[in-house]
Amino acid sequence: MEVEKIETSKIEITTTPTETRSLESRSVASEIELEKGKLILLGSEIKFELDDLLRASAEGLGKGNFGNCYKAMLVDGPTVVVKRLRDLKPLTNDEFVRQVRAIGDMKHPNLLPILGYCNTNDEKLMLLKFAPNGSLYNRIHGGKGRRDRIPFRWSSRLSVARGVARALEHLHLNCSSSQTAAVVVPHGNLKSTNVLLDENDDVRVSDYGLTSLIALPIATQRMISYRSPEYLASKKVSKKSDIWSFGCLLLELLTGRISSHSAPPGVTGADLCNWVHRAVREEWTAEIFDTEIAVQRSANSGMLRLLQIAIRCCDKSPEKRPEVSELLREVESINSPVLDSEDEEEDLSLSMDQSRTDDSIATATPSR
Ligand SMILES: Nc1ncnc2c1ncn2[C@@H]1O[C@H](COP(=O)(O)OP(=O)(O)OP(=O)(O)O)[C@@H](O)[C@H]1O
Repeated sequence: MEVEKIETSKIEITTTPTETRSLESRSVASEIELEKGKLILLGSEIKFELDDLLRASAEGLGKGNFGNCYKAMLVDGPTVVVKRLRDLKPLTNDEFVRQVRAIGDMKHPNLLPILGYCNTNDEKLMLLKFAPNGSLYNRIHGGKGRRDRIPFRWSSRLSVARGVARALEHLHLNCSSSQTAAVVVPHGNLKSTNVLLDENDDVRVSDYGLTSLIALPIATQRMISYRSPEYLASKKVSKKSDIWSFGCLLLELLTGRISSHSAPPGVTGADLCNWVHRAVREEWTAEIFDTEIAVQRSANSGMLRLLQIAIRCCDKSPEKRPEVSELLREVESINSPVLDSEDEEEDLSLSMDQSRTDDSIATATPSR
């Protein structure tokens, strides 16, 4: 089937076959060549033309495992993210389009929407909504020990855990009925840099469904699910591998420590599953929690409950991990306490505490 024949409410902009256009950059020298390019916008949420995107100034957001991300600021238009994909499976153009559309159909308030895509022989791009409040990774670890850090309180962490669990439930319940049915692990790369926060600090999980696009040898090297105990032991992944990734994410959220599974290049992380198991075994559980939330005493029982859920998710044996719906029910049943004044006072003094530097967090190998 030809790309052009797919029936949809789309805006399709095609350059002439000989035309070569580039996405200009003011701050980061990055150029994306779009030869014979087609930009296809999905849905009606945003409307702009290829020329608008080409004129936008681009800023590099980071070098991911599967390509670079650029923030493109359109003149008099929205800010969007362009994700340049590489190391894809050898898909035909039609297969690529079908897979991207299937991923785009997975709509949910806690999933980052795919706004469109560009599919040429030379370039495969995904156009994503920009999340202005950055990633969960930055929210947990950024500016630790600095005076201007805004404390990341328990109620906000709990609402992130809920948002991610809702997104995961949606992916797990819907992936089998979509074109991505062949995908055994619906997210595959759940980690704190792929949990984004929108302008209201609501969770927007990104990079879901990429296992349907990325070549398997690359996926096994770079995706979180392929670091799960079952993959290491038997080279098998499943939906339960996402549950394990979610457990690791919860441990990062609770401990405030960088997980080795999701540490960006050049940053040392810790094996949080092992560390937390040891802490529980040796009964120093109180030391597990990030000091920024541990001071919120009225929330301690909720933290312990979330910790128990995280530990079950990280069980070495996939069968012992909860199903996603059970998991969501449990996370949602944890009450968010009203912050009392004692907590607030302690939080304030904690935010002024200079003892925890960025360096100590960057090398966050738990030691005891
Ligand atoms: N839509 C977005 N809005 C805001 N920031 C984003 C958006 N998409 C990605 N980012 C940020 O850009 C950076 C690069 O993202 P990218 O997804 O390419 O790599 P990654 O998440 O670090 O690793 P991986 O490729 O394994 O997902 C990350 O810090 C990510 O949080």
